[in-house]
Amino acid sequence: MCPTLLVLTVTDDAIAAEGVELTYADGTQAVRGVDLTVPRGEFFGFLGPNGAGKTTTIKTLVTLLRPTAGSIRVNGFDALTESRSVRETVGYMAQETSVDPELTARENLRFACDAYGVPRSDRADRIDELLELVDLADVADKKADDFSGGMQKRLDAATALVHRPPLVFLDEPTTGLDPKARNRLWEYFRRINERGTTIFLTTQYLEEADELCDRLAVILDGELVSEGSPAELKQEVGGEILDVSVEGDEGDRRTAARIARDGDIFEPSAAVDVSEEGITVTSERARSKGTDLLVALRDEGLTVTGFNVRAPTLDDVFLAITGEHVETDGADGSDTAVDSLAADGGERAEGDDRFEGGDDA
Ligand SMILES: Nc1ncnc2c1ncn2[C@@H]1O[C@H](COP(=O)(O)OP(=O)(O)OP(=O)(O)O)[C@@H](O)[C@H]1O
Repeated sequence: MCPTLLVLTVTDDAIAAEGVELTYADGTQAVRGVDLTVPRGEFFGFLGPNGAGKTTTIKTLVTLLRPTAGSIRVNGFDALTESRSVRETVGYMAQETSVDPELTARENLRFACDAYGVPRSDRADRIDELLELVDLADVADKKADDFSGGMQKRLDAATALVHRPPLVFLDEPTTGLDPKARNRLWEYFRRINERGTTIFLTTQYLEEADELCDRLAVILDGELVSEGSPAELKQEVGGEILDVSVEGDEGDRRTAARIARDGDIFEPSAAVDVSEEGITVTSERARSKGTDLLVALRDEGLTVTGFNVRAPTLDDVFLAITGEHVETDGADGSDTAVDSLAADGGERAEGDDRFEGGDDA
């Protein structure tokens, strides 16, 4: 067992945060009164639209930013007064890759071992084990510059784990990767979670959250608005989803939505949204009243080209909570999105991301 684990109190949650607020110097209130508890060993997902406050929250939890208000305990340590201990017991895979393209995979891991103070006698074995774990043993001595985006991400994830942290933060770790590369990372994340590591994940891909996470929280404008297991959140949507495709233009789709809303077909709490193909109705009566809707649309002269009743997905949950679908930029399957992550890193290097806090820092 890792020495740091020995000093942790077994009853402590991995994360216990209360009333966390963070206001940036320009007055932006990025995080507003967030309470979070993540038990040890959980695979926890943190979701929200762009700019909702996910990265800012993570940065306060890993002590990169000092909260304006609130209390945070991570692995049993106070993030304000014991920030060094927090940093020693967490791994952080940021949105911007930390991989140095000029170094080989092994050298990148050696560098991370230096940074995290991994004892010299443990390094060679630890590096071999991690290279094996992320399937990079064959290319250990090749420059990271030659790696695909997926390989760089796997290496980046490995560098966050050289000190065997009991808790790891993954900030959009699979953005821009093709489905195959994403699936390999999922396998890897599952493996480290099964070994007992608590995982705090943010992602743009709701199927990723659904697939991996035990529990989710949704943040909107800096506030937590929903929390539960993927199944619980789907239940909260209330009923099933009826997707109806309608021939014609947006005007026709709007007419269809009006009929679904006003036609006395569904319960008043049913939600009707205009989709790209037609309309989507979320209703307890989606199955039993679907055909009534088809008749009403036909009577209005509309042509229905498709009709499907299904269980809600996390995308429906997200739409119900935030009023928008998740934007998945860089999700075109190309590995080039790693470049855009690097560009993102440049934009962020304006001062707030430096280690600022901690009396023991
Ligand atoms: N350094 C900064 N200075 C001022 N405002 C900032 C800074 N960094 C982020 N913000 C603002 O804080 C809010 C929350 O941003 P944050 O990056 O935490 O959101 P996010 O949910 O992680 O979004 P994304 O998914 O786009 O990364 C946004 O309004 C953002 O514009």
